[in-house]
Amino acid sequence: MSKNEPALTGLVLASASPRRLDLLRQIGILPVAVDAPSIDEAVLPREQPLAYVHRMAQAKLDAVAPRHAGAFVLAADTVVACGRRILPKAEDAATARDCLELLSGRRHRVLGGIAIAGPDGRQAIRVVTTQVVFKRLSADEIAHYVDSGEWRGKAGGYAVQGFAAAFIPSLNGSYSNVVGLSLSDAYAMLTGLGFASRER
Ligand SMILES: Cc1cn([C@H]2C[C@H](O)[C@@H](COP(=O)(O)OP(=O)(O)OP(=O)(O)O)O2)c(=O)[nH]c1=O
Repeated sequence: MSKNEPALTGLVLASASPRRLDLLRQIGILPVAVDAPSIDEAVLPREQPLAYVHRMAQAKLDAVAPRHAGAFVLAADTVVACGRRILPKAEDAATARDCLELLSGRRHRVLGGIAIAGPDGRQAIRVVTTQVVFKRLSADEIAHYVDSGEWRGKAGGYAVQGFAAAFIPSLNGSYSNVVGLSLSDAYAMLTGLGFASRER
């Protein structure tokens, strides 16, 4: 929305991610509140990435929606998956390094779960997949990237919106999904629940 300031809306963002707030703002949606969920994010034994991200998005919505009757509530979860393996959210340098070594020279998937509740109690949920290719990383490139700290709090130990873009020769699917929320999917789901006409 370049011409107008974002409109205040009746949307509650059930996520602590500043990326998701920025992404929504990009399409003119300014949530009236941010209410971050606190849930157990442990992966169940033998749980597949798609099932996990679906379960997380629903669990985040279930944790927050009851506190905001009459509002739209949007929850999301992002994971990086390599084969059947779910990579951790990097909170320390060793984890970030392990992720980058695994992703180097390979294709992986970023799965984004989106769960939305409408004011009338209807809900929508979907999982969006983006394929991402990493070039082969040298030891120097990995060391430099780990030093940058850009991986902190990011699924899979990288942020496509930062320097890691230099490592990604191709990406197939939604770019905003990799950053944390597929805007085309979130928009379609919100409008499907009746959001756009009244709230924007
Ligand atoms: C792969 C990738 C992930 N990420 C971020 C998006 C998410 O914020 C984060 C994945 O963690 P999530 O658990 O999806 O979200 P969160 O912990 O930030 O917030 P909340 O649980 O409250 O909803 O990784 C990027 O910013 N860039 C990327 O390229």
